[in-house]
Amino acid sequence: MPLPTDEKLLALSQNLIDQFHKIFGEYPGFRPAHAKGVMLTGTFTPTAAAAGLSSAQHLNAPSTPIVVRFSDSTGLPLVPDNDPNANPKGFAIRFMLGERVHTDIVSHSTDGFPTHTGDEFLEFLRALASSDPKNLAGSPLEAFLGSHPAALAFVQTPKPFPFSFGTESYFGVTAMKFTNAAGESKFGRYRILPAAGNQYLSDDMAKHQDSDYLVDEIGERVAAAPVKFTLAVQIAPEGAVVDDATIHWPADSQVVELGTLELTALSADTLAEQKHIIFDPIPRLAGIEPSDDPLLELRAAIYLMSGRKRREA
Ligand code: HEM
Repeated sequence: MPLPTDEKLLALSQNLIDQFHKIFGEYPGFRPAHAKGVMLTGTFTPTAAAAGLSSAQHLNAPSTPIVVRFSDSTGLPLVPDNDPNANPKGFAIRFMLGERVHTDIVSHSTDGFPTHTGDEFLEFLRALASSDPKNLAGSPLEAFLGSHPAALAFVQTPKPFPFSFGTESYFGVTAMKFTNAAGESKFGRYRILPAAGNQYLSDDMAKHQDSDYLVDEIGERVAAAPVKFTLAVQIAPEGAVVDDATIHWPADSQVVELGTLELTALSADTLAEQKHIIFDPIPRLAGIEPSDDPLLELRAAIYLMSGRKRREA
């Protein structure tokens, strides 16, 4: 995948990467955000309904191998899993379609995002970096949240600690356009639901966990039995805004189940594989196109720039 040539987009991408480094410090070889993670392998098996939504290869094949990465928020490679700043959790999924051919989903455990554009997100990060979280009165962050209701709503959305990476729901946040073999298109957003159900810890229980409790637990869980999720898509109702991650669709919007993600083992060398793999928020395959959400092209550029640098470290 080549880097885009749009100078403004590249400059914004670099500014965002630099801003993460200013907040968390720079750790060569690790991601500037979602630095701590763990990788697993498994299989995706589609439902019969999946082909009705999209002609994409993995939604029509009997099954497809997958590689996934669960992660904590923040650019700190050793952030404790039970640090409140380590929420939301991340879940990135790669469908291995063939020799060096793949498509990805990048999701996190909060249904939404603080800003519509990358410029606003940079403003948000800068406000965060120049404010004292213990004394917000009169701070740049207070001013930003006061003038950006979606960011305030995101910050205030509860982000409880999951019992396990396997008992959390994850959200694709940015809409995609799904087109089936008959040429019919619908916009939708991924949601990834744990077969074990959502299970969370109280803040008090979380405080008493080890700093690697989630990374350790998923290894034990997958050694005992496959860890399963349902991959689903929330369909955009007629006339819904499909290019703005801050806008929620009605809770009763149709949800189509696309299939089952079944994780069966930890990756052989999880640290080396995390360093190498660069997930792409743009699907780049027939049957699923990105929406016009401005976060998609920007993130694709950022993850590629950052990933190339990580591989060189
Ligand atoms: C302007 C918006 C965003 C910016 C600037 C941003 C920034 C970043 C950066 C710098 C990384 C590290 C990339 C790498 O080195 O490979 C990253 C990773 C990640 N981001 Fe974002 N992000 C944004 C939006 C989102 C959204 C909307 C989601 C959730 C749907 C998300 C979920 C993740 C996840 C899960 C990872 C880790 C991926 C992996 O395991 O490799 N991000 N983000």
